[in-house]
Amino acid sequence: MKTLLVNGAAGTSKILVGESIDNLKAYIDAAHTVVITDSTVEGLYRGRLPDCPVITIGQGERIKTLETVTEIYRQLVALEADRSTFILGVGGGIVCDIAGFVASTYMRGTRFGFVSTTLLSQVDASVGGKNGVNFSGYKNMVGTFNQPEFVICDMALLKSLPPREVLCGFAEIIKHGAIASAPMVEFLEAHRDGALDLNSDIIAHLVYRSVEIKAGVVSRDEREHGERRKLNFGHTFGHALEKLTGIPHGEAVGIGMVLAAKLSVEKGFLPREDAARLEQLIDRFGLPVSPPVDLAAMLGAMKKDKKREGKRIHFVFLDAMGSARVEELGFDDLFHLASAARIA
Ligand SMILES: O=C(O)C(=O)C[C@@H](O)[C@H](O)[C@H](O)COP(=O)(O)O
Repeated sequence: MKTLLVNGAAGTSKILVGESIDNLKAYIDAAHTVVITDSTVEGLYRGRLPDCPVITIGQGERIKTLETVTEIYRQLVALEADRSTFILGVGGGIVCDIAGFVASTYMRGTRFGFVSTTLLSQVDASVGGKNGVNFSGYKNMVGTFNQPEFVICDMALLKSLPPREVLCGFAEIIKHGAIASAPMVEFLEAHRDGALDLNSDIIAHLVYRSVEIKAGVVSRDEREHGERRKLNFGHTFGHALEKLTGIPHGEAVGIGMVLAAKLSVEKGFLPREDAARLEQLIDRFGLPVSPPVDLAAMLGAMKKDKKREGKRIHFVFLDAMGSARVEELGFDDLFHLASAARIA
């Protein structure tokens, strides 16, 4: 097991890469803990969780709402949870985003931590302290920045994931390589088969490197005033695609990265061969690379992105494999750039 630290304004978060869910008792006091999880995870791991109350929510992006949060508050009140209660989110990105938001707001904040059970959540969603829910059909519109005390990333749990869910995790791993580490991209190219087979050494390396990259960025810019924006590579188009089509987050981000790389070429920032190489890598990891909707529809959805400032948006480009840059663009400029790049 290796520990990485995320330094946030309100405290330090320990990311425990390779820790086992069976060692949970070392990190919590079961007598003062309430677990928040979803029905699938509860079915798989209930017997390995501490003996404490469990609040079970449904699944999928559609339950990431204030209504779900309200229902959890109701159950916490019924359980007589108080400010000494520890909230333990056990699940993927949706459970962790909701549990973190509930813990940050219930009675103005309780302590919390996560057991992260999906690849996407281990390499990205559970790390970095972004908690929240969707609102009015838009992603992550309401939320907080607040770091969990710990995140257990037990890679043995990944074996029970559906294959499509695993692929979504690889989208965020590829993203970390694309924005911050050319050697990681080379590693993914060289070890694609072993990675897809969830070979334990290969997965351990990829989860560790992803968390290391993300922990560094978040520790330098927790509130996303600058460098953290780079973690949104592929997400401007990605969030629009999720909203328009309902495809899973990782698939939408995979397509979003292909489109953002094409725009980077059009801008003159990225050699065409690098954009083609990234597209090939995403394709080899079994992720879609073409948008199922047209450019006008994607731009329409982007205009309601929460990161929009008036008619402008921060857009993440690549300027080399392993290096990203952020530019502020007007929607008209984005439309012209995307039209010229013939992305859809
Ligand atoms: O942690 C971040 O910062 C990221 O942008 C990572 C993203 O991969 C992740 O999907 C994040 O939740 C998106 O955040 P948002 O602020 O764009 O909703």
